[in-house]
Amino acid sequence: MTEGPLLSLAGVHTHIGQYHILQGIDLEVPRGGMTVLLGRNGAGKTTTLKTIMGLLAPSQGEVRFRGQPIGGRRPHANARDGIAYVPEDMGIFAGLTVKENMTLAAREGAFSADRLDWLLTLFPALRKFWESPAGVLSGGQKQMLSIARAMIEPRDLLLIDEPTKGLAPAIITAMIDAFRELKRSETTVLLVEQNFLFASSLGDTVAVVDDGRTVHRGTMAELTADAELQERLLGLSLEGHS
Ligand SMILES: Nc1ncnc2c1ncn2[C@@H]1O[C@H](COP(=O)(O)OP(=O)(O)OP(=O)(O)O)[C@@H](O)[C@H]1O
Repeated sequence: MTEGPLLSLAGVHTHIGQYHILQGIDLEVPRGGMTVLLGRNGAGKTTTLKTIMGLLAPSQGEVRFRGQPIGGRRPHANARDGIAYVPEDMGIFAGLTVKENMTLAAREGAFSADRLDWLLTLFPALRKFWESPAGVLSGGQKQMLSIARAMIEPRDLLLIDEPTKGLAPAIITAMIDAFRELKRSETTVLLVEQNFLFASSLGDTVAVVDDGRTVHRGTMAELTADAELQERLLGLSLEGHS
């Protein structure tokens, strides 16, 4: 097994058309843990995930997965290599059942019964609505379906964009429980998150992005324990966190 972080970005710049969006992203995602990417709206978090997944090509810098350069590699090649992406809009099919959504997510259209059972225990609402159209699910349940879809086969790295967006506090608490269980499986996760309770409950390491640049990297424990650092970084990155 290769030493070092599972994923690393060094000096990554990304342009979208003529716009220079990422201007120096440095990031390390250790194996088996959760890394949280924090930053205010428009800071460049989603663009960072898209650059890792290959939906955008970096114009400068290096993206490495298991130590190998993958910058600019096509999304399907990254997916085949064990990277899964859960976009903010979730990408589920409202007119298809939960079961059909899950089946479509498996590369060969088939998946192990044990794994499915584990996922349905992690996200019990999916078992309840298994034969129902995904369109009837609540916002939180749709999020859970999109995460379960990304995990239908074992993946080495999950990129998840703001799973708590628009969710009520009680649902966020249920989501924290599900993610704690997911952590026990030692799946490596890079999570974009604005909800500090969610981020600090789950994150092992953290990176803060502002204006397309990494402005802080460290452990979540250090950030949670240091009020001054929180004030400085979260004042910058998170408005009105509690
Ligand atoms: N297709 C595009 N064309 C031009 N600019 C874009 C495009 N997509 C994103 N941007 C700009 O890039 C910047 C970073 O956007 P990005 O979505 O990565 O931010 P974010 O940190 O994920 O924000 P949020 O928390 O609001 O989702 C923003 O200023 C955004 O307006």
